[in-house]
Amino acid sequence: MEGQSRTKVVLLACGSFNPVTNMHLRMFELARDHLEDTGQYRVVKGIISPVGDGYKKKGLIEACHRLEMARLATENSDWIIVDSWESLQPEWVETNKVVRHHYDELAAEQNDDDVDTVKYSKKRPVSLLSGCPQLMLLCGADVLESFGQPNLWKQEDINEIVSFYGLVCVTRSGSDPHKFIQQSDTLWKYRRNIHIVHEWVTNEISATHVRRALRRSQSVRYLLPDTVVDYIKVHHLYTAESEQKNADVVLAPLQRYTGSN
Ligand SMILES: Nc1ncnc2c1ncn2[C@@H]1O[C@H](COP(=O)(O)OP(=O)(O)OP(=O)(O)O)[C@@H](O)[C@H]1O
Ligand SMILES: O=C(O)c1ccc[n+]([C@@H]2O[C@H](COP(=O)([O-])O)[C@@H](O)[C@H]2O)c1
Repeated sequence: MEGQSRTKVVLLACGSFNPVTNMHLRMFELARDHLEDTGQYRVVKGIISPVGDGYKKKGLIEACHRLEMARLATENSDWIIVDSWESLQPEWVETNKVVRHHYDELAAEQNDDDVDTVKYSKKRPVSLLSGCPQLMLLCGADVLESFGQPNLWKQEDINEIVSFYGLVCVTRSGSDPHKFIQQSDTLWKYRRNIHIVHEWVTNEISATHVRRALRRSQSVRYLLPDTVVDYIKVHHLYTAESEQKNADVVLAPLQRYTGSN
């Protein structure tokens, strides 16, 4: 298929990025190769959206640092960018609202004169605006599987993400996204909008492992871009103390059900 007739895609990855690792960056490259290999898509942009401090995850350091590290990590990429909107919101923002925000931005770029129609439209089929790239949420299989965790995600949000936008999911060891989709009626219904990317070179890098190594003064070189390693060192990030942040606080998505904080 000629490049022109392919659907343009923008990939959006939401997460803590605490800190950003080489695997987060690999996830984008793997997803782009996979989608373009189908012959149907042309991936034009990747967006990293670090979660705001209101997410209250244990050990989550300030958004300004996570944002800056993600910026350093992507400075040599010609297609992956970092967006600060989500991380600057005073309260935690549900992922579906982040996806909507970015879709509205893309649609507004496409239709300069019709921004209000786009922003306030309640209808959100991907075909709403012809010429607008399709926005897909990019995640690892652990996030897909978290859709099944009781009281974590709203069913209607999962529905909107997989029906209107689409999902690209990179396998992680210990996960079986195909089985998970098969066992969920919603995900099965929209399985054609869910692209599973198999990572053959299984990579166990996780931000949790990186933070643990840093607390023990072990090297994290080659797990993160050098610029990020240097930034962590200069700012003395990821200590035993920072790992205790939010230790007694309920994760924001769960607060919706427990009413606690
Ligand atoms: N090794 C990996 N393989 C596939 N996906 C990954 C990998 N590491 C992170 N991701 C994905 O990157 C996104 C952002 O992840 P996140 O910031 O939570 O990183 P993490 O390494 O999983 O963090 P933590 O260890 O703190 O849970 C998520 O969609 C996550 O599934
Ligand atoms: O929108 C939701 O209901 C929702 C519920 C749980 C988690 N999320 C998002 O999923 C991402 C998970 O990141 P992490 O680091 O906790 O794996 C993060 O961006 C959260 O905002 C989103």
